[in-house]
Amino acid sequence: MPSDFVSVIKPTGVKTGEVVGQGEVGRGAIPVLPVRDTVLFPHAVLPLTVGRESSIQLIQSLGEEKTILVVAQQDARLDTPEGTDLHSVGTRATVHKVVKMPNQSLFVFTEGNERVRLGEFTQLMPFMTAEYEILSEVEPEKTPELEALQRNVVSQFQQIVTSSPTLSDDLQTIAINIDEPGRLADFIASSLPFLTTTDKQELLETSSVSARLERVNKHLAKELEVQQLRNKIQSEVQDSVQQSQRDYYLREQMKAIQKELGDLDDTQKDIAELKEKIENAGMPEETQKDALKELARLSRMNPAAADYSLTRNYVEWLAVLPWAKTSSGEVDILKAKAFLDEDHYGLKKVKDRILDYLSVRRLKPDMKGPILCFVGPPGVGKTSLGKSIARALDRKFSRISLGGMHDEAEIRGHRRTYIGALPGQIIQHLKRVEVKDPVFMLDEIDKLGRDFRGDPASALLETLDPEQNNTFRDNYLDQPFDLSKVLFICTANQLDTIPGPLLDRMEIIELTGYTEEEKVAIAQKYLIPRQIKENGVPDDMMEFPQESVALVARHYTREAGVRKLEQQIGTVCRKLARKIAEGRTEKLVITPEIIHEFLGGIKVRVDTEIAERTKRAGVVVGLAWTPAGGDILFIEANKMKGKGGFNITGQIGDVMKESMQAALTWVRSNAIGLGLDEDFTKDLDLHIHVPAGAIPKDGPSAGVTMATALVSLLTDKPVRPLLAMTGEITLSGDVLPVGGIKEKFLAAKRAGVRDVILPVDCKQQVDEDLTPDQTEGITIHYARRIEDVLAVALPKNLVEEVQDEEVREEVLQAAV
Ligand SMILES: Nc1ncnc2c1ncn2[C@@H]1O[C@H](COP(=O)(O)OP(=O)(O)OP(=O)(O)O)[C@@H](O)[C@H]1O
Repeated sequence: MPSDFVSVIKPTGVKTGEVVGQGEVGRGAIPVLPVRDTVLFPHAVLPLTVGRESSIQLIQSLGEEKTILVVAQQDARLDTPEGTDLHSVGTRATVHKVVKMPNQSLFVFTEGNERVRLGEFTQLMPFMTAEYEILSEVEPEKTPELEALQRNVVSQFQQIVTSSPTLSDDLQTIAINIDEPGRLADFIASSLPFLTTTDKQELLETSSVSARLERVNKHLAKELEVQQLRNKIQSEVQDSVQQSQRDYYLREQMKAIQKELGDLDDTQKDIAELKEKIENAGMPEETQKDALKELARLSRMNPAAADYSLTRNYVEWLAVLPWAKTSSGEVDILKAKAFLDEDHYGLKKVKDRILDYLSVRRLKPDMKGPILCFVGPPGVGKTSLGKSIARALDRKFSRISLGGMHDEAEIRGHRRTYIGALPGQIIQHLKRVEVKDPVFMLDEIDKLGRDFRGDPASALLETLDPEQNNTFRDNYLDQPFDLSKVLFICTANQLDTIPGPLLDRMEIIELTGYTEEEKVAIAQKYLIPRQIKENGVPDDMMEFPQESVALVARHYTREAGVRKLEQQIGTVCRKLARKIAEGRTEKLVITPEIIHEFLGGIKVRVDTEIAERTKRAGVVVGLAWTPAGGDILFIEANKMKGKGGFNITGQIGDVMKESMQAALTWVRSNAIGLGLDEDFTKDLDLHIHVPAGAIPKDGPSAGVTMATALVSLLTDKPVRPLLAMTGEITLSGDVLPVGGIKEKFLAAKRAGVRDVILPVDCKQQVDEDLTPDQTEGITIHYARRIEDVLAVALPKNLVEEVQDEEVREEVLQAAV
């Protein structure tokens, strides 16, 4: 019998509240039946299973007098309890019926009569007998408080019974009909399944009726609270389970209905479309298998789930990439040549090299050849050449700017596990052009960054390397993509900063700047017609004569390319557009005066600046190479009283500093030959400065310029006007060749220089790289030694000095 077996109320026959007698001592000793885990209350009927040998003997020994004491054990685990192991309060009970069970145990119905306190034990074996004292029960006076308490107990009990699935509703009726508070407390205590044996024993031992009822009331209140909480939790859980079940069933039903009607919902349509795209994309077998697997996973997902759109995006990327779609037919060299000539003026060598490259591709379409890289200053047509190549090959063109790119993921994408992950630029551009064989122009490859986010150059290497790029793996796609059909063309302003391994895989095609004549021709043929069209000016409303274009190129721009020139022409067109909009009807010839009016006063007048600044002894014009083409560089020397100090300023690199030292040493060691005191530095401090101090400068090529500046300063003779030079010097005064001759020469020409001194060993470069057009108007002096340089740079006599002065004046006057 379970320990919390519910005892049932005696049906009839016992007068409730019957008092056996206050403090009455039981007549003689009677058997004591120890019970585990249960407590018998007065007036309750408790069926007990009796299995212990001593207890069976006890029951069997009962004669007519079927009265026993039922007492709970303190420790339910004891098999043979002694007197001291029992609680001191129990219940005198009558045994009504005994049933023998097949396993030799007995099923005994007992009915509680009164509370008793155990007295002395008179026998211990084979079972215990003891004397006892009946604990009489005095019904208390029915005060309103007690009445209220009693009603509250009944009402709480009713609530518990109603909400409990295991308690019979009859219990409510019985409780309502019990008048005596003590009996009510006992009845409820014996009926409640959740009271522990300890709780029940405490109630049995509580002889005060009101205190007992009070305790029962507390137990009921606690249980009610627990029950309410449990119900709340239960209903919450049920609600959420029901909601999701409901959604699921509704969705399933909807699917079934749509299926019956032959109708697909949007999600299913979308999935069907994606499936079709995947199957028709022509992707490699393995990739297709993976894509379909992802799609199947997608179709099982709830469209409202957070990762539905992530998975869908991924599948869509796979489905829409041009795995097999190409645009081109064959490479047509004649057509390519025609297009290149049509789009670009000059650039003969460059066009030839491009056509050679394309010819090889035509003869060997699967060529794993080098990648083209155009190197040159801004605005010389690198990008537009790339576009022409794409046009000539009938391929799509896309430009990817690499300048300042630091993150490897920009090339190769982020892994799908990142939030907001996307494929890298290469895959994104492929999606945009929709074919697998476009021309990709990777702009500014010399300006790739590199930091903690990885090295984009190495990712680019994998992208460009023809040996590896047929299985290019973007981090996001995580599938190999064949890039071998893409024609990559890179552009850069300089070679020095391109990572070596990348440089190795490239065929470098250098574009230098344009001369004024070339700029004028480009403007006439391309830039002016384009700007007229872009600004809506009618063709017959403007005439832009050559001299005016030359004026703009010379005095309103200072660049190797033609970008700024195009902007200035654009400004002229816009001003004219305004005039036309305001009512002008006749054609406008762009004269120098109109240019003044439209573009403002002359912006750049380098020849005047040279003439002005070289008036002073000690100032010489050098020529420098920069990523933006060549440029001129003023080198200034000055002297003051001192003690042989030598100062160098102007953000100068170590190599340049060393060549200044070499220049000074040569001057000192040749002091007498130069007409100077042998120890001229004794009372002097010298200072060499290279202005535009904010721009870092380095390299040995200013050696001759610095030596000349020092000699000019110390002999107090200004150098010839409109002269520029470049060359390295040795300590013994030899002039060594330097690089970038073409850019430097063109810079000198742009600046309006008339005489250029170059190392004699650069003559071959000049002959090869510069056309007669480009050298026209400039006298080139080749120098083997620094003495040759000085002979050209400094006037030899008074007559020459006067001539120089006249030239200078003429240039300065022109500016006015
Ligand atoms: N030889 C040329 N013939 C015709 N147009 C030219 C020529 N060279 C440059 N241009 C024009 O000059 C403009 C600038 O050229 P482009 O944008 O190709 O320069 P870039 O060398 O790519 O410069 P960046 O290095 O700054 O990207 C373009 O409009 C281009 O058409």
